[in-house]
Amino acid sequence: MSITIAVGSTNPAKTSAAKTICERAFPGCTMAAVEVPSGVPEQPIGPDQTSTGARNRARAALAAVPGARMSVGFEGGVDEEGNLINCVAVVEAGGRENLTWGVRFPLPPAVVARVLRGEELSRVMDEVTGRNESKKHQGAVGILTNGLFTRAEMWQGPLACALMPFLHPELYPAPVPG
Ligand SMILES: O=P(O)(O)OP(=O)(O)OP(=O)(O)OC[C@H]1O[C@@H](n2cnc3c(O)ncnc32)[C@H](O)[C@@H]1O
Repeated sequence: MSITIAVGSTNPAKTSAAKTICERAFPGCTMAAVEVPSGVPEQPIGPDQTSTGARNRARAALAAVPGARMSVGFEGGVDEEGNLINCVAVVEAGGRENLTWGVRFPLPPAVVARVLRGEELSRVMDEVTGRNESKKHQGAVGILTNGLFTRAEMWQGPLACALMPFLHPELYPAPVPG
């Protein structure tokens, strides 16, 4: 039976990663991308806001897509040390949730200074590199690696790892509900 998997974003750097991994993990699945609130600032600062955003997006996407069996939330943030951090949440209709982290790398100091003063990372990256909406394309990771590793590729690893308990429920006993 084909399952529906909701994704809490329409950003192509996220939806393409979700499609690539989920279609391999659950052949024949249907993907549904929906814009949902993250419940955290547009530019999350620190791991708590970043993981909360990922979890909120996954929960909201599951609720927004009728019949969805599972959902995915991706959230990027900047930590106080000036690293870009990336969190993935997967939520199952039964209530089981899992959270994983993607790559964490230092952003250029001049970019960090502006973000920690309140600017949004993607706007600063676009301005500094003369691009438009880079967060939907290469992302900071793609720009800073000269395309060796794009934002869509970057999300694939942590999403695959976030699926581990759902692919191996016999090895990951579910928490007792409530
Ligand atoms: O459409 P949505 O799903 O909201 O995608 P987003 O890229 O705007 O949202 P995120 O929650 O993933 O990231 C929060 C902010 O962090 C910034 N950001 C995160 N990762 C980035 C990256 O790789 N490149 C550029 N900006 C990034 C960007 O400013 C985002 O608005």
